[in-house]
Amino acid sequence: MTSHLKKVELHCHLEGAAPPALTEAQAQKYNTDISAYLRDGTYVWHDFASFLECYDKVSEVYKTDEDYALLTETYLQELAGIGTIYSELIVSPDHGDRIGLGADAYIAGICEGIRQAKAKSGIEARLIVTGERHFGPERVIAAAKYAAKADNPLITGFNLAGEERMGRVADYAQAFDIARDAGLGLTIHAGEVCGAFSVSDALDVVRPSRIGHGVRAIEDADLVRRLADLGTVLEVCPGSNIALNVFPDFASHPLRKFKETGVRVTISSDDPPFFHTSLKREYELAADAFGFSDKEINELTRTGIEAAFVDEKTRMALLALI
Ligand SMILES: Nc1ncnc2[nH]cnc12
Ligand SMILES: [Zn+2]
Repeated sequence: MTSHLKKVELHCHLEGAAPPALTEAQAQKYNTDISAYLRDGTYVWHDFASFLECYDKVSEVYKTDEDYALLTETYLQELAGIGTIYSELIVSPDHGDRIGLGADAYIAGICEGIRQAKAKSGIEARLIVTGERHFGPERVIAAAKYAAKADNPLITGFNLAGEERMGRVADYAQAFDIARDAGLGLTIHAGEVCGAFSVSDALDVVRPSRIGHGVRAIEDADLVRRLADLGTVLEVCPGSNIALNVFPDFASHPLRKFKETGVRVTISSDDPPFFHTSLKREYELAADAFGFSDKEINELTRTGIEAAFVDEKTRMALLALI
């Protein structure tokens, strides 16, 4: 039982959080056939590449700033309902561009959803702009430039998501240089689909304060020590890792091992309905599958706030709630 615990989420892709029923309603509204990607209330994919394709396709039924406001508010209110006090949403201006909405209206809709949710429940949220690796380095640089110039107090971080097997981190270094120079917090998907080398590359090239997943660092003991020494925070998404078969089961998942070896870890849901999970379930798993006590779970949550891409006043206010 973790319903009494306050919760924080640092790693959730906004379109990846779209409830199937809402996506279905959107598809009907725009008379779009997405039955190849969403059937009987379930997103249809069978491996990482087909998951990314499904994600990109179903995102296309969110077409206006109002659609994005609704999606954002719906997800944040779901989080608030389970005691979540802070959420970082990974958003991709490329998705706004791909549907012809444009990045500005895409972000404006999302920010409206954040405002509505905050007014109703008090939940605090920030945005991490992401480049999508499978759209290529030029698009990722464009996303970084967009984030750097946005001058939007809700955009506080930059990320690299998408097909980890495409290129090496060095190909995307310029994008991270742009984001770093703009003062954005840096995190990067690494060590999810690819092995420990991907996490080493990320540390060498990006020097991020956090890594999305990073779990395959467990394959290299020296790298685990390096993560612990650097204090790099891993945004661990156990349900996602099992759904994508990064590990065969929770018993072989390294979350507890990381914590015990001094690596700073947090828990998140990644793309909850795609992976048949939710932040509520991730917290339940922390207790039931990983055997963490309430005190240990609160440490994960506290680490999340310490690593959040927020101003210090907000961080202190959030810490006071734990
Ligand atoms: N788990 C994941 N890994 C990489 N890119 C993603 N985009 C959405 N979910 C993702
Ligand atoms: Zn992710």
